[in-house]
Amino acid sequence: MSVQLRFRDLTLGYERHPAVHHLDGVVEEGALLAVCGPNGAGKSTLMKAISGALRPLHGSIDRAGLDPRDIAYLPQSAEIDRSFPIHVYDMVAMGLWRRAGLFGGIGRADRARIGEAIAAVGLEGFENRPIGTLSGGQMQRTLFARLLLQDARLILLDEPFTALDAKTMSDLLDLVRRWHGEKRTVLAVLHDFDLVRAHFPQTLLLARSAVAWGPTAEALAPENLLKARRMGEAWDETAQPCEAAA
Ligand SMILES: Nc1ncnc2c1ncn2[C@@H]1O[C@H](COP(=O)(O)OP(=O)(O)OP(=O)(O)O)[C@@H](O)[C@H]1O
Repeated sequence: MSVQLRFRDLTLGYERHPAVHHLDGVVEEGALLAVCGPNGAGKSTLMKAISGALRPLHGSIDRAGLDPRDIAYLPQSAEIDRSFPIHVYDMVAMGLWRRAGLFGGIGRADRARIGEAIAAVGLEGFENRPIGTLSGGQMQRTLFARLLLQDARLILLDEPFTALDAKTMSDLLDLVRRWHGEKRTVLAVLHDFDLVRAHFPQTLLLARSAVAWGPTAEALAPENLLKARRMGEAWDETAQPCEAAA
């Protein structure tokens, strides 16, 4: 397997205050990797940096030459503006924009693909609904349909299953498994360890620095979870920038 992502002494943060410290490691192409850790561990920060939305303070991320259009990023639901006046159909169609271009126009084949994506997430009949009127689960289905159309090689999901009922979670998990079967690289921030143990072969346990990274059963061993929790309790939000990032 070739390497899709390589982190070299990666330090990330905001105004020089690191949120992720000195991360080294690789994610292989086709990996299905869970990113776990306490609140404030730097998980979302890492996702943003991989997507290209946040520049490293120090160190680097090598994406193996991947075109930015081949990276799909689903932010935490709290970061998505549901008041934006757009319907489900257009929201899903946005998944094509990066390839077709904003003014490229949508042809018959594209319309068929949009319809297929909407059907794949079980949202037929919702095409003309403004996204502001959707339930949380319906909104997440809409965003997954958009991801389907993006057809990306690297898929970044930030807490994709939070506050979903069992049926919605199972349906969306099927899509993640489908992407994994298609040898796409999938990283997902998750808090549910049972879900991670059942469905994610690899885990990065993060508590600002890597506590463990490897096969899920080993990474989520009780001693590692305890270490991550202790590191989380010891955080000092007012600490000075670390030297490597200064
Ligand atoms: N835009 C920002 N400006 C300043 N600090 C930020 C910003 N975003 C995040 N942080 C800080 O960076 C640290 C890591 O935050 P991050 O959101 O990456 O954690 P997380 O592991 O995703 O947490 P959670 O599980 O609560 O979502 C936190 O201390 C947070 O307060």
